[in-house]
Amino acid sequence: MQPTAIFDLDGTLVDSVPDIHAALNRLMAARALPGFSLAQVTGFIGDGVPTLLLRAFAAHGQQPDTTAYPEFLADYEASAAIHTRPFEGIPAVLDALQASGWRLAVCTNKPEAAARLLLEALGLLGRFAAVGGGDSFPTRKPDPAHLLATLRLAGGAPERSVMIGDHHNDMAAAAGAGMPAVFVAWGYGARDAAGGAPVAERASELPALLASALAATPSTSMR
Ligand SMILES: O=C(O)COP(=O)(O)O
Ligand SMILES: [Mg+2]
Repeated sequence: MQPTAIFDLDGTLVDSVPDIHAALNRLMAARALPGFSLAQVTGFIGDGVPTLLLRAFAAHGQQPDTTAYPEFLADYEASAAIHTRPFEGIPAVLDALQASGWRLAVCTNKPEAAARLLLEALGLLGRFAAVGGGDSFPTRKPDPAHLLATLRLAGGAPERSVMIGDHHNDMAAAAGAGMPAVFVAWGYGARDAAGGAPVAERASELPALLASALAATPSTSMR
């Protein structure tokens, strides 16, 4: 069976924090609340938009009001690709992986519609057999069910798949799903979030790291 590479989106494939930062600060400004620095917003990312908003409002001693989520999402969907770009080397690596037989999928905690809009705007959407967003299934990363449901949509199997991510949620979801993972050093997560996973310093290292992660899975090495 064709192997599947499942990528996290924010901080792994794309540097999306500038547009998230801008949309969040517009939401704050509309409520006469102070904005945040890029570093603060980077620290809020990783658990999906509802948690991003909880963290942002909590920083001001408040809770999100009822319109905060739809307002943020509408604004972000309209402006997700203004500054956001793939990390250096990512499009070439996706080409290389597909050329060597990998099926590609995205498993992100970003809401699915926003993820699709962003990937489409960057010319990347067509490469992915499935996009599992933070609101696509009943649960999201770190729940392995998010990863497994995305994989099922992509037509892949856990014993022939590798998760690539920048956050401890990505590593935890992969471990729970019984899948190998590769941690990327250029994203938003702290480096110790890698746990025992191999670490890619640059995108160009991914094809070799994915091949060795796959070769180390029990079903492959038993062949
Ligand atoms: O939306 C988020 O909080 C993070 O999204 P990610 O899962 O693509 O990193
Ligand atoms: Mg991420």
